Amino acid sequence: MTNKRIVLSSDHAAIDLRQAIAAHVAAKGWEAVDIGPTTTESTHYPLHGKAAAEKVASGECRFGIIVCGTGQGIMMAANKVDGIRCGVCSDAFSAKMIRAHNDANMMALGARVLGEGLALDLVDAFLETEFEGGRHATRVGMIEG
Ligand SMILES: O=C(CO)[C@H](O)[C@H](O)COP(=O)(O)O
Repeated sequence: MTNKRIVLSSDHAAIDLRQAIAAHVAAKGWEAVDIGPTTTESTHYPLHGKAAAEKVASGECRFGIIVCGTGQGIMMAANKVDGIRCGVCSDAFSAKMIRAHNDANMMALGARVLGEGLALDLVDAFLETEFEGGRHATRVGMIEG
């Protein structure tokens, strides 16, 4: 894979977890493109989900990992950007399957839901799983319309 950039963003609820994920993926050989924010001042997750999604949709980054309190709101914002397939994960099976069957290019996590250890395991499951193609490619194409 030539593009080894992963964009990371979050809202104020997930600064520490996002920074831990950035360090984790960098240690695994990815280039972490951490677009913040850097303070815990209250902010608006749609802004950060959209900003990360645009970097994936443009091809600047191969994957995006986005974090808010639950992962849900920032996932909804990311999925509004054309070409983005983002799922919220709280278990390793789902983190693998959104890659294997859904060719997800972004994953959302909830910093108020997950401990750091589990979150990093989910990141690994997501990044280490390849899309299976075949019948799943047909279905992913149907999502894109
Ligand atoms: O999880 C989230 C969105 O899905 C947000 O992180 C959460 O709504 C922020 O809440 P607050 O402003 O009370 O910190």
